Amino acid sequence: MSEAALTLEGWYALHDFRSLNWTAWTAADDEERAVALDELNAFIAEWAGVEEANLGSSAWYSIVGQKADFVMMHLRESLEDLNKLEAAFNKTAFAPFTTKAYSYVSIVELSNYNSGGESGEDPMQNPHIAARLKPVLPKARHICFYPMNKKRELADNWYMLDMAKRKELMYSHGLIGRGYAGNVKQIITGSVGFDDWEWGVTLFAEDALQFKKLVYEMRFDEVSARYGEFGSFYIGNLLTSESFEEMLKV
Ligand code: VOV
Repeated sequence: MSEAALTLEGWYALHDFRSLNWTAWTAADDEERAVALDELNAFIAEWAGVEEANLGSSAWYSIVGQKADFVMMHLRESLEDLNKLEAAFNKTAFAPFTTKAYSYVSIVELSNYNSGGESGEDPMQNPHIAARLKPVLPKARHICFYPMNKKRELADNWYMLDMAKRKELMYSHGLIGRGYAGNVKQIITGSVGFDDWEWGVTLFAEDALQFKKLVYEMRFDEVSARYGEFGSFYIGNLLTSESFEEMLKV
């Protein structure tokens, strides 16, 4: 059996994609719409306190295209916390104007491909590692999310490669990624046992074109070219209460 990579886990993640029920929204009267937006804004206002207390982080983005209208991405200490957040949104007067489009459950993950990990120290005492496992979502102008697997086919089975080979391949992957430092921030979340794919990839950037450049360049790298399998891509724009209200103005 090949040696499993050691992983470190941080906050649990929920990507909660919703669509707007425009028929219901435009049929509602001004009063109903105002109450719905007030309750939505109160729900969103809670996020800042959670972030200040270092108990999690949230961000929301509109989604371009027809797969969803917006996504709320939440990082929290536990699956129970994520469940409570989902329920809290569902209880707002805004929720009946939305439908569920897609969701993804995972946990922020770092693996030991690029580090020794043998020092015996508690990795959470390393501020650099702690900040990567419990990151404040960057509120960049754009988000890109997609789930992915590493292939398990007879000729190309990631899970049957020995550790040294996987380390070598991941080193090359990391080198490409580092070329985008300052332009794209990645948060890799593991979802084996949690959701339908093995990882969620969430990218943040001020310039959406950098997503295309990075993902395209990685397609030529062996880890992605030979072993990567990808789900649907979601791309969007940072929301604020003001920009969301503007989008909903009828
Ligand atoms: C923004 C750039 C960027 C950078 C710097 C970067 C670097 C790194 C490093 C150093 C490591 C390994 C250690 C760790 O940190 O876990 C990883 C790990 C991982 N990556 Fe990555 N990745 C990036 C970006 C990046 C992208 C765009 C993708 C999607 C691939 C594509 O083709 O669309 C991706 C995927 C992953 C995955 C699924 C893992 C876990 C693999 C596993 O088998 O465990 N990643 N990644």
